[in-house]
Amino acid sequence: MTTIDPARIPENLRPVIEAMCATGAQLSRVIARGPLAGKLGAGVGENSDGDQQKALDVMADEMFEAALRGTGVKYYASEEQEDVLTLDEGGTFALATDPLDGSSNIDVNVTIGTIFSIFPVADSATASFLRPARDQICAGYIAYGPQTLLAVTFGAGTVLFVLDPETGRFELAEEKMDLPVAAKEFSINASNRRHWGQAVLAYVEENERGKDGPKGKDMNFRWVGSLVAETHRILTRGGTFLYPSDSRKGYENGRLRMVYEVAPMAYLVEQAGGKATDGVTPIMDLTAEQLHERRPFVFGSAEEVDRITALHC
Ligand SMILES: O=P(O)(O)OC[C@H]1O[C@](O)(COP(=O)(O)O)[C@@H](O)[C@@H]1O
Ligand SMILES: [Mg+2]
Ligand SMILES: [Mg+2]
Repeated sequence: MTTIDPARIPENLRPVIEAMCATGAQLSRVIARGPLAGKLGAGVGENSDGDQQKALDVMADEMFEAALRGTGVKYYASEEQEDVLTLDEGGTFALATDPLDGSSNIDVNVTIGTIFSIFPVADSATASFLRPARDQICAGYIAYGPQTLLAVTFGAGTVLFVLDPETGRFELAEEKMDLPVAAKEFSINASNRRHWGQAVLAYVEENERGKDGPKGKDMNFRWVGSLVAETHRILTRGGTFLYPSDSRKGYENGRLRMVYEVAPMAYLVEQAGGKATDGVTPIMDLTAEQLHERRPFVFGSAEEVDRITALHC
């Protein structure tokens, strides 16, 4: 039995996407059991970036790595592993993943997710990932929330599937997601306000002034702390997300990782009609120089992202 309709997946990627979906469905069952499945949010170590690893981060990474063996993935890069792993010598794909995004929300029953990005293999492991984001041939996220969802693109729009818990299959929910051009909401971790640069501060102040400011309309504010949840909300009803660079040590390039957080979300957003930049330059035109590097990330409704770019220039 397959967990997703193979007819909706390009033929060469079917085993890879099937492995991602089957593992996502399995992980969704573990997450739904919460404390009954063990101490999923307990700290168990540190990843290469110095972030604390939770038990579920490590479990998710091990599950995806094991499931992707024999599916055509030659190189596997993960937030939870310092170096690229070779899974299948004869494979033709390089897959990068944030196996568990939003780890701070594990213990509080708020949406978390898995993000992935696929490139065709290049001459070496690093060359397969350190290349323009536009070289991606697939990107997706699985959101583990009230519903388990898969949003995926193969370069012809962003398609949404929902997991039917009764059958364990991902069923089509939306053929082509359409990110609204205008926004009524924005998202940024406001506790970092004193560290922001001028452009970001100006944008947030415009939003705060609402109807009485240059925008002429009120803007609502949201911050979940899970990139997957935030992206899904914005893809569904519009909005903007900013994790900019700021003056804190270690945040010169923001917080989010280019290869397995920023690039795949940018691809999904563009394919749904939205925009994604580092504040100025489209993410899809940028090339990662290191596997775990961070990038400032701004994305969402086209009108708003354009306004943020104008404030940066
Ligand atoms: O805690 P902050 O600074 O608000 O950062 C929140 C961001 O960090 C992340 O949790 C990072 O992801 P991980 O949980 O995979 O490390 C994003 O999902 C989220 O957007
Ligand atoms: Mg993450
Ligand atoms: Mg993570």
